[in-house]
Amino acid sequence: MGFQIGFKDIVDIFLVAILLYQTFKLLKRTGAVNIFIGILAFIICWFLVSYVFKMELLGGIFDRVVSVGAFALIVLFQDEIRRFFLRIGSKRRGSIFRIFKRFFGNNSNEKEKTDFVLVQIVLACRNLAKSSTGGLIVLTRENSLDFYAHSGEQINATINSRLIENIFFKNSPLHDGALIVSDRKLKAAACILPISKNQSIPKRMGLRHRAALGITEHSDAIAIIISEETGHISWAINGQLTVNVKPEQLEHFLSEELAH
Ligand SMILES: Nc1ncnc2c1ncn2[C@@H]1O[C@H](COP(=O)(O)OP(=O)(O)OP(=O)(O)O)[C@@H](O)[C@H]1O
Repeated sequence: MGFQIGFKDIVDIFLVAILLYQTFKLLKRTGAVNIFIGILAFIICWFLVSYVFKMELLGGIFDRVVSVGAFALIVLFQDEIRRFFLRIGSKRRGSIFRIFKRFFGNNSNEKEKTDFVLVQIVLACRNLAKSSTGGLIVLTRENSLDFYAHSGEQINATINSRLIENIFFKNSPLHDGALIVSDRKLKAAACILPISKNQSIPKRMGLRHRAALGITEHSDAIAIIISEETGHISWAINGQLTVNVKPEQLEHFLSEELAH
């Protein structure tokens, strides 16, 4: 029995390779990559046992396992699947309107407003870092963070550096948890974020950094962390952490990422 490989099969293999690579990348970010490698190893064993060596007894057991595999995968990857659908489902409506506005709206006015907001946020971060006051600020982009905002106290206030510093002041009732910024407003404080399970985060980093990473794994938001322990400013985006940045670097990064 010989194999015949045509153009369609090559495209097929190519698409599967891309799919596997993207899945691997996604799982690597969330720390579930070892499970993925385990599943791949199992599939290779199953293929060898059932189709190459044709071992009937062991092959029969493996076949049974594979037949319930879809359910097992749903259980194993429930967090990742939930995150995937949440991310798709929480895309804000009106994106086309926003793109239209970006091209035809009053851009300089919009830019001025965004710049003002960024300056206030960076100023607050600078002052919090100076006084080693812990803080966690999440900036909403396309994905709605309403679900997380509702876990905290609703503020809906105009952004102002003093107000941000006040929120994170140690004796303030709102200092624990994250501050969520959305539509150029301080939307909610003391919000509870999902904690990242990424195992490559240094052990010295605690829940504040893990919560920042967690929200950026679940959404396209940007999280800024001010460490109470070191006074360092860090940012997280797409499940990646950049630590100990200067306020000027933060301002540059934010204005690049939130340009529109
Ligand atoms: N799930 C969560 N969502 C939002 N904020 C959280 C969450 N869990 C913990 N935090 C915040 O993190 C604080 C605890 O920070 P912890 O010392 O564990 O973190 P850290 O990363 O080591 O930060 P630091 O360098 O500031 O000490 C809590 O007081 C709370 O404000």
